[in-house]
Amino acid sequence: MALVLPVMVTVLTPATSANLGPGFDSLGLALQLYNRFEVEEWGSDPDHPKIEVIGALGEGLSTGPDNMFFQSFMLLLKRLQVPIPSVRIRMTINIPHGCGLGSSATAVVGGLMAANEWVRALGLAVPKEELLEMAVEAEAGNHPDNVAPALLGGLVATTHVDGKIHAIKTKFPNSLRAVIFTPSFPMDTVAGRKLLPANYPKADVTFNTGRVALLLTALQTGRYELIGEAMQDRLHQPIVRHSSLLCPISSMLL
Ligand SMILES: Nc1ncnc2c1ncn2[C@@H]1O[C@H](COP(=O)(O)OP(=O)(O)OP(=O)(O)O)[C@@H](O)[C@H]1O
Ligand SMILES: N[C@@H](CCO)C(=O)O
Repeated sequence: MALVLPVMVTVLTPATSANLGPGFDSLGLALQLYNRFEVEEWGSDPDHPKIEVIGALGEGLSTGPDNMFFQSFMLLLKRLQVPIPSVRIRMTINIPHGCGLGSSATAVVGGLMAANEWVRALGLAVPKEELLEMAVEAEAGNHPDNVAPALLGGLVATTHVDGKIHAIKTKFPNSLRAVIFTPSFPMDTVAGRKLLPANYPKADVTFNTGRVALLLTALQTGRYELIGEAMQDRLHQPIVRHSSLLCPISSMLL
């Protein structure tokens, strides 16, 4: 029996909120808002995919070969030494980019997932742990707290241990809803990181470690009245709050 590669793969990847509360670089939550990526065989030039963007929120995203979804799609195929097919990609964009909702993570994870489904019939599909390692490499900054929940869904705790990424999905109560305030202008997260100090006072570190513990425990035990306090942070939110460069209205929200 001949193995047939799929004619079309569709992937939905969720928006994510990283740096959740006190969980700087470590806690991320998937949201029920999705970008949709469809890939199908088309044309005869593997180096130049036809990329269509649907939705006003996708304005400004590249439709050239440097498109992040396409780059991630190729990344896995190249690693598996599978020939790159000539494709058409349709991206339906429902998540604003550059606004802290993990738009690039949807493209990175979407591309890897689509490629993984593309090769599944060949018996070459790789486990999610491997996709996660590749997604973190592909996502600027090398932090897993957007790509891990984009890949696994739900609330995900992440960290590096001896160079290996650990990402554990934990239960998030169905009864809680996220309300997102996102600016109508882009925020530069790379510029924001440069404002962070190299060292922190011990009191700020223990403030955060205590609140990470409180947040996770409050979610697991139903002590929702503690969540407001447990979401407080001293490692990055105070910098955002005081930086008009990042978000002039954030001081009203945090
Ligand atoms: N949905 C998408 N599809 C393809 N490429 C994308 C998408 N979203 C972002 N990118 C690309 O990812 C890179 C980083 O974009 P950007 O800074 O807007 O990231 P972001 O993930 O939206 O930001 P944030 O970290 O604030 O959520 C840019 O090259 C951008 O074109
Ligand atoms: N923790 C990451 C989230 C974005 O991937 C950061 O602050 O850069």
